[in-house]
Amino acid sequence: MSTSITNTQAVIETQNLCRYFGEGETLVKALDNASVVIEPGEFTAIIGPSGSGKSTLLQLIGGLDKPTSGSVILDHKDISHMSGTELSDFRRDHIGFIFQAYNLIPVLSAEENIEYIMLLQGVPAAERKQRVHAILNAVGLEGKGDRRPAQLSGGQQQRVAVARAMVSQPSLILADEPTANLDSHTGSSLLDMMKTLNERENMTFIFSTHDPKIMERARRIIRLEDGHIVDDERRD
Ligand SMILES: Nc1ncnc2c1ncn2[C@@H]1O[C@H](COP(=O)(O)OP(=O)(O)OP(=O)(O)O)[C@@H](O)[C@H]1O
Repeated sequence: MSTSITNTQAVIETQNLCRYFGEGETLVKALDNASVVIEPGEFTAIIGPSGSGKSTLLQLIGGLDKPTSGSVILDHKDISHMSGTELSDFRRDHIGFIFQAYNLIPVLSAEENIEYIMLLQGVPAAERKQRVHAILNAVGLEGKGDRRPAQLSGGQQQRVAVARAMVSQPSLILADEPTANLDSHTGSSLLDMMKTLNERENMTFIFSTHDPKIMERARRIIRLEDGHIVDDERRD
């Protein structure tokens, strides 16, 4: 099935996106007809009550789940109809994920965790080294690259996760409640760092969040209720 692309600038375009779970009396419409266009360089927060569909939307945008109907177009490609290695390679090259459970590989050092995706992408060793060094400085972890995750604090591990998501320069960073496990000060400094990188590199960020600190910094707020987009506000 071919899907018409209506916005050539978009990093992400969802068209009438639906994700239903269960059936009959147990049917849950986690997401119902959600259409949204995200343009390059946006810093967007998806907000809404618990169970409103935020994580479901993020999972679909990231190609981690399949829609019941509708489509997700990432960098002009319809990923809702991709599968297997085509999808995993496309996802790896276009999206950085930051989730609240940092998903770092425990036996690898911070540097090796950050380097890993570039290794899969076939980036030459010298360039990998240079990029890892630069991103460790950017996230304030210079000198700590040889530590394993267990030897770092929660905030430092989250910085490694941010560095790992950004080092391969994806068009889109998806962050699901990235500050949920952090104290207020650490959360704020991490967000300031992401905002600086967003402004400097024009990287696109989409957050799912309840955190007022993220809402304060977002330039666009999309509100979900019962699987519907009920508000979409731009602030600049
Ligand atoms: N695998 C699943 N099976 C059945 N129902 C599910 C599944 N995943 C999510 N749901 C339901 O879909 C709805 C949306 O869930 P989702 O996790 O997207 O909400 P959320 O807005 O991210 O919530 P929270 O803020 O609590 O994380 C909820 O009613 C949830 O119970």
